[in-house]
Amino acid sequence: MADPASVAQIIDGKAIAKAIHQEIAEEVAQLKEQHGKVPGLAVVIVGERKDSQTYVRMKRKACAEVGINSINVDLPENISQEELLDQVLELNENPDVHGILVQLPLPKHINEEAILNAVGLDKDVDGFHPLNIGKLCMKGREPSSIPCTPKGCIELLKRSKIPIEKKKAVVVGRSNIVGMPAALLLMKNDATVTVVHSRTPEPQDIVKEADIVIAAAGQPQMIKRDWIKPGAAVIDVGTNAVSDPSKKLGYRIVGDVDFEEVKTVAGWISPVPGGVGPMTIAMLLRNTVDCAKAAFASGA
Ligand SMILES: Nc1nc(=O)c2c([nH]1)NC[C@@H]1CN(c3ccc(C(=O)N[C@@H](CCC(=O)O)C(=O)O)cc3)C=[N+]21
Repeated sequence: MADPASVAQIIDGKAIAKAIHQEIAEEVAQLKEQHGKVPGLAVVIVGERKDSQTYVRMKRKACAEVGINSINVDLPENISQEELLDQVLELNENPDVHGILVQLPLPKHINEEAILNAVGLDKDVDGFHPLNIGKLCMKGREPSSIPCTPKGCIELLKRSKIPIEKKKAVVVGRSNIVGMPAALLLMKNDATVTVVHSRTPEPQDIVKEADIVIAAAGQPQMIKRDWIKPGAAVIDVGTNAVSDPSKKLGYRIVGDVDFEEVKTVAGWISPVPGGVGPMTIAMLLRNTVDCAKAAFASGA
């Protein structure tokens, strides 16, 4: 039985991300010395969604902090599919651009799949190109980039010295950008993986077996104390805005995990904010530097 007074170790994603930023800044400085140039990341945003603008601002600021050249491409909401495609193709050809991030979601009239398909494989720092996702699914194949959020989850586990090999992992959610790749990465790291989702009967019974839980369902605070095996590691990917009149903005961000409840039973838990979110950005910088290194090595 769990000690009712026990409290999980908090996984400080903000501090871990900061340490990674430091490592990356050193690598960028080295690259500059060796090659006379720095990695470049094109951050493309279409339209004026407030949340997207906030995330994009954070990404561009993080680039600046570590010495990555951020190429800002701000496009109007009413841009045509063809014009956006041309912009991406132009960035593919630009030798100063080593990574291209097209902020999602795109406006409804744009075919998202066609745009993600157009991002050059070698510059796909989001890891969203179908060929990179295909390689992620296959043994013995290496995608040029791995999606940032699930990669950040694995990095949180590894840097917290939480063992993955031979453990039972349960992923809650099956999205293309988090749940599915998170399950594949856990499997690659020799966990035994189960995915539960909105059509799974009694998901709590399955989650309760897990040594590692990755919560990526997009449901505010759905994972409660009695879902969690005592001592389990819980990584919360949720970023749900819930109304809170006491806040300046009228809302606050909560995860998919009921933090206050679950921290009394889990062994480790990542908070929201301050957990996976900052790691997503750190992994974007990581992928950008890795793409630039590959480009520099090939003589570009
Ligand atoms: N092409 C593409 N790539 C993405 O990686 C991508 C995207 N589109 N669209 C939207 C989602 C969302 N996302 C987040 C990044 C950082 C935080 C983050 O740092 N959050 C802070 C809190 C920020 C706040 O206070 O609002 C934290 O959790 O501590 C959250 C969410 C990247 N996404």
